[in-house]
Amino acid sequence: MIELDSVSVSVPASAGARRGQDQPDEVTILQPTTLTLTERSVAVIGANGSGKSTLARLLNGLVLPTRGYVRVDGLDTHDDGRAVRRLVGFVFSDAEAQLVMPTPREDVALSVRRTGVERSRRAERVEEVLASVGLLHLADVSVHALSGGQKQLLALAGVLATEPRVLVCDEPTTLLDLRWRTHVTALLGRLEQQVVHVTHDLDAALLAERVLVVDHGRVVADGAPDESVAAYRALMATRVGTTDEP
Ligand SMILES: Nc1ncnc2c1ncn2[C@@H]1O[C@H](COP(=O)(O)OP(=O)(O)OP(=O)(O)O)[C@@H](O)[C@H]1O
Repeated sequence: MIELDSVSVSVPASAGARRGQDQPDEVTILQPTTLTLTERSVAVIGANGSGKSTLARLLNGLVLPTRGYVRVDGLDTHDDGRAVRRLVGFVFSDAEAQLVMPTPREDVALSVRRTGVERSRRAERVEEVLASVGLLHLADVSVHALSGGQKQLLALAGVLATEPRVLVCDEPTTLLDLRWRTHVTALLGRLEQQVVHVTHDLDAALLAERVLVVDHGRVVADGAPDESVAAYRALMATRVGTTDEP
């Protein structure tokens, strides 16, 4: 279970996008937010710069709250950061940034070594994880030879190998074509972990159990997918043709 208790995130104004002569010292990029996420699949949607990544990064302590608390299964991201990161895996949109070894087998093996799997079982575990994302047949090719979709699957495999209880995916399909987007989204839907999926893909959001809409650093809609997606479409319809920053 993920709990956000009166969480807000502020950054120094000098680092914020709205810096100006008479601006305050701090810019709040996530307004006070209280949420409890228990659903197996939660999607987060919203315009560019609305605060989705900030919200996602709070969930595994990549971003710490300026005020309030984030807890995952009772563990506080501030006080128990390492334990939270073991519970919460994070997948980025740029898979390449997550891949560090020359081949898929070695990359997943690196993650498996970080878990408590016995040495004698590790090779088998690597194959299990690669098979679970459909990459076993490419286990020993160069990572550079993989397609964008395959790289994203491998990044996902690397995170799954650490056996997280929660998976936070920040736009994991943004760089993928429709076929791979559909494939990766379907795979996320089959995982047994709780999945929080930040996405611009409204079809993918509609598959979640609960959808949050973030706008100007606030959760402005939160509920059933069709209602939240409709609220988001209505919100965006008022902005078409404008280029104002959130
Ligand atoms: N560390 C930071 N310092 C200053 N500003 C930041 C920082 N992190 C985020 N921001 C600003 O906060 C706002 C929200 O950013 P965030 O990355 O959470 O948005 P997003 O909804 O994920 O956007 P996108 O869909 O474009 O990825 C943006 O205006 C961004 O520039």
